[in-house]
Amino acid sequence: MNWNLSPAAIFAASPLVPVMVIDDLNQAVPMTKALAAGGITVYEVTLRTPAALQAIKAIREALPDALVGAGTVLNPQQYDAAVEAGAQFVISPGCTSELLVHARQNAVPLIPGVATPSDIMAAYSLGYDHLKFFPAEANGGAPALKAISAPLPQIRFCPTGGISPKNVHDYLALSCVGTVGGSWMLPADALKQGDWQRVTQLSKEAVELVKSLRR
Ligand SMILES: O=C(O)C(=O)C[C@H](O)[C@H](O)COP(=O)(O)O
Repeated sequence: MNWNLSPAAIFAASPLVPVMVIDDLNQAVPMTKALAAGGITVYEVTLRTPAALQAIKAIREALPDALVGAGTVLNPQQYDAAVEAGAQFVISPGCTSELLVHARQNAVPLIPGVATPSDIMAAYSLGYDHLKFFPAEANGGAPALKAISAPLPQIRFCPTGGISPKNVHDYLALSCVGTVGGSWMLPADALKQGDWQRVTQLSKEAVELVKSLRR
């Protein structure tokens, strides 16, 4: 890999990565600032909405110190578009060989999604050792990740999908978990109302909780 940033550095930068779905471009910067005010420093903007690429660009411009990634990247074309928009890392829900091969040849790191030992083996054989375990809870949660990772102790994971303050401790108790992803600090009703204070408060609580569990 000849990446300009290591996935290890991304995992180390924050024990928590908020998963952002931005419907309204005007919300991109206030939403990120609300997360930042709660102590969050790394962001995943999912390419699930038409506003996502412009949102990444706007966030990079408004918060130059933020580490901003693109999520829900499904193919090389979306990888390139995300990088063009300013994404500093890329996350995918799965691990097609097309995407794995493409990202290896480029400068921006990819954290591919895996759900099975075969996925992990496919990604690892191409040099990927920082992976997203997705969808974490639906795949059996922390017990499943513990079992899956046992024969592959060199891999670090970012479990995502169904993680909340209720179960995050189960994941952070595992040595294979480097960071966790989730959207619980961005509840739909708060976003609808533009209630940024609530987002900041939930972010603060999330950061405190995750840091206390990582100690
Ligand atoms: O679209 C992607 O590539 C994703 O990353 C999916 C997200 O990881 C989950 O949607 C977040 O899960 P929740 O925290 O349960 O909301």
